[in-house]
Amino acid sequence: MTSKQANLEVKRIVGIAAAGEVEDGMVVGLGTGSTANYAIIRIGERIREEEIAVVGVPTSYQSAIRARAAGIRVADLADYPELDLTIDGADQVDAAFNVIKGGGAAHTREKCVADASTRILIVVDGTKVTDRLHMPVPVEVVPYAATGVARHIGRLGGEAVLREGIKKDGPVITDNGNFILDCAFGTIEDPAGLETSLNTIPGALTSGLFTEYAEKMTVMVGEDGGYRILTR
Ligand SMILES: O=C[C@H](O)[C@H](O)[C@H](O)COP(=O)(O)O
Repeated sequence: MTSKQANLEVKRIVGIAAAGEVEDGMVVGLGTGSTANYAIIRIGERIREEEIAVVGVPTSYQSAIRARAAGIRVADLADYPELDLTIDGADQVDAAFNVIKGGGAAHTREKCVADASTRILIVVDGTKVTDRLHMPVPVEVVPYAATGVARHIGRLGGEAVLREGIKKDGPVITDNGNFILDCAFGTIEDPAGLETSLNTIPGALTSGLFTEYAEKMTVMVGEDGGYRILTR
């Protein structure tokens, strides 16, 4: 097995475990990415096997497509402004449960859904757990303001790089029609303060820093053929 296959297997195991937390009658936020996808598939299987009623609120076109394919009834956040549970992946999680998301450019809708949820299950492999956040923070920006936002990021001590596509020439366009700036700050000493600063930049829609949800968050870390619950 290659290391990539092994990593996907860890994501599969923890994604399936998270889907086990879904109960009959729940409205569930469906995160985006390779780990959340495994949870979506398993929720669909449970709906068929156990005849439970579950409504899914997707966080992206990807999770909406996956959810429909899995047989999950899909609804909008506008239909269900309060959710019982959200299952989502992350790119980095620190010891205080501050999180960086948006590796797949989905963090704006993910943050809206996380905010609306009573509980959040974050599902990650062990490589994403760190003492201090240090990876670049994705910031979704209105295209008109991208240059100005990048200058603000510089004043905050960061370096912003416009994310460009792998299978598309030019900038990545989010599900909301915007650009992504990946903003490197080195080790982030004050995640909550940085999130607040990023929130005040004109034209910056949402940063991938999630610092306000630790109280309602459970972090499941896949490893060694199983998973563990991270403690703060
Ligand atoms: O924008 C994408 C999301 O925040 C993902 O949940 C995050 O990037 C983790 O993705 P994956 O589970 O594929 O590693």
